[in-house]
Amino acid sequence: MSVADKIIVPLDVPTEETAIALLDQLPDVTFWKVGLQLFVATGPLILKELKKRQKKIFLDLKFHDIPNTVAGACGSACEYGIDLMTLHATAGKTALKAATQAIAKSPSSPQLLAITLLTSLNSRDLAFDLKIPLELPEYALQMALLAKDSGINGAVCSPHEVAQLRQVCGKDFVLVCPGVRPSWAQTGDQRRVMTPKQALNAGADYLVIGRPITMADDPVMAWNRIIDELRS
Ligand SMILES: O=C(O)c1cc(=O)[nH]c(=O)n1[C@@H]1O[C@H](COP(=O)(O)O)[C@@H](O)[C@H]1O
Repeated sequence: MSVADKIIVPLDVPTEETAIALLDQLPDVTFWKVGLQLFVATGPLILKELKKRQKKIFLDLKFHDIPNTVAGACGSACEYGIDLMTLHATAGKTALKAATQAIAKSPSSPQLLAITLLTSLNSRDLAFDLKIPLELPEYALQMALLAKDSGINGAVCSPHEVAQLRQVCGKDFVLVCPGVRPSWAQTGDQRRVMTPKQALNAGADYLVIGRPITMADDPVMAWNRIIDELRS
């Protein structure tokens, strides 16, 4: 797999037109993510467009509900012929297993990823706001293990935890890292960040890099700069 194929670019934009403009502008991107903002706005239309262009699709709706609802949502999402999808590990073991079973029943089988701890949260948030009495790396690891034991294919974690998750969960567990920022980009609301090169070296299978590319004055130049830095 080339380095470019390991970068997933989120279409975090408000309308189908803006999304299509980005697809036209960045033909070298092979893997796109559709998240809550665009899916709520366009529904499956944007997924059809991506299929038409033979792109890989990460449908990131981060399901978090009771087992019956999560399983139903996963089953419905399979109809779109997507490659990756997300749910929260904190939905619990029964919901994670129900999701796995729903996917197994469907003719197309996307890989399911569990969110361990959002990359916008830091240790302080975990301890003081969420009242979780574990160190952050330990908490992320426990969420990944819960997902793995429930039959989930992989996890979303920050680059800070990816080396440990790789070591404990093994080479076949798919690890996807958002919270990735080139040294020249702003971090925005991300709290646990590393550069693309650091994140891949630490063991990530895929990186999710959004605003440093999509909100750049020149998205093509930003994309090329990231690829060059990764190849150098
Ligand atoms: O599931 C995700 O993709 C995700 C999980 C997470 O913990 N943090 C996180 O930022 N994301 C998503 O990754 C993308 C990051 O975008 P940028 O911060 O613009 O690079 C957004 O679409 C987020 O919804």
